[in-house]
Amino acid sequence: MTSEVVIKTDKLTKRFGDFIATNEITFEVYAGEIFGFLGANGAGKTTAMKMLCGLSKPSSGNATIAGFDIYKQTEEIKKNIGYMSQKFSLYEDLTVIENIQFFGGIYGLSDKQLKAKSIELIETLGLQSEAKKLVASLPLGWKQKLAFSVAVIHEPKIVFLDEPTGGVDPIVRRQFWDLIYQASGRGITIFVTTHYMDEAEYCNRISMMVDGVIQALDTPDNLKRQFSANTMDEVFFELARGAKRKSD
Ligand SMILES: Nc1ncnc2c1ncn2[C@@H]1O[C@H](COP(=O)(O)OP(=O)(O)OP(=O)(O)O)[C@@H](O)[C@H]1O
Repeated sequence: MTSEVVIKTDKLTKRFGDFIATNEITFEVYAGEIFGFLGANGAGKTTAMKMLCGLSKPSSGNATIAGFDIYKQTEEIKKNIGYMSQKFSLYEDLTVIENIQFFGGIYGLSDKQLKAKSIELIETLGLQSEAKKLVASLPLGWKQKLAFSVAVIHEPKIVFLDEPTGGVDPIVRRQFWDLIYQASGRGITIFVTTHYMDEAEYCNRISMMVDGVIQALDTPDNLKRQFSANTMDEVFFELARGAKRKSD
């Protein structure tokens, strides 16, 4: 992790009519940092992430991603980020290798780079005997690891992960986090939302959002101290119990 700021927001706000989904959020994220973006259901995490990825225009406030302005430079932002979500990641009806080549192509890799990366990635993940199988046939944990590897195939400055490990057990999640640590070690910044508090413990810093507002932002240890809690679960409960919003 370095002191280079790669995400900077200033009072970033998104309104839907009279409803304020994300309310004046201000924070900075550093290069190579693993930044956990936590909050109860409906807190406004996905809304904020969409703005940061250049997919949705803010109502007010400012932000830069890898130094690019989220109002005026969305194309540059898209070239410098990777994105993975629980809802959309891979094509189930394509094989492992076809997915790697498809997304590598979208992310702008040349044919030569694609060939080298495909071999490297399949080897690193130990997917040699699955390379020509349909992604639909893989266990969920493998799909998630593959989806993450594909999201960073172009070595972006930042990767956004929206609940990347939903539905798998803590051991499989831990294996996924090994990949996150490796990427962070290469200087890729990780911006991750999760509902799992074991994962929150793995982050360098965490922001906790409640009803559209960032209520706390610090390292897991400092947050536990601040809330006199033994676990991140307790911190989360303390903050989220006042939440008024419910899940959709
Ligand atoms: N297009 C939209 N129009 C109106 N309201 C919206 C829209 N998108 C999101 N919202 C509302 O904004 C609030 C924040 O939603 P968001 O999906 O950002 O929450 P979240 O923190 O990602 O929640 P979850 O953990 O359940 O995914 C919710 O109350 C949601 O209903």
